[in-house]
Amino acid sequence: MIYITRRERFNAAHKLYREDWSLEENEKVFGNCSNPNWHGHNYDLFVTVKGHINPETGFLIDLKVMKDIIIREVIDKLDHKNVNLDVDFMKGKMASTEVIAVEIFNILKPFFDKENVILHVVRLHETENNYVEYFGE
Ligand SMILES: Nc1nc2c(c(=O)[nH]1)N=C([C@H](O)[C@H](O)COP(=O)(O)OP(=O)(O)OP(=O)(O)O)CN2
Repeated sequence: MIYITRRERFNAAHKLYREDWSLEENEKVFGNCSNPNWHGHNYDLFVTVKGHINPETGFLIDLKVMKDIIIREVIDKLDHKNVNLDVDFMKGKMASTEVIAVEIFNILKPFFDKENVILHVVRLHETENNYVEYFGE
């Protein structure tokens, strides 16, 4: 079994708040991240698939294929967007790193799960210090 990872980046605005909570409640739970003024992050997205090497090509999967799928299905929908307002798959959801990572995993899974390849993990860095990993369970 071998693992291969592609990194892509996107820049997006968001805030962490609940419409059904008061400003004070949002501030208490989410702190600065609930500020009515949006803030943004340069996210780093790492997508890892696993499987067995094709003996003819020496590839698990062509990294150019990985890149194209991730950009088409995820990056184009998030880059330079407002996660709370502009991104269909985030409508009605909290714009936390955890929820974004889960949504990305669920979007990518059908594109990567082929006969010799399985999507292993989506790792999403929100800042230099914070990241989440979702393994699909
Ligand atoms: N469980 C989560 N907690 C927090 C999330 C999140 O997505 N999931 N997000 C945020 C904020 O979006 C915030 O922007 C993070 O900023 P901050 O904590 O300031 O991040 P830094 O790593 O840059 O800051 P440090 O100085 O290292 O603390 C908050 N919580």
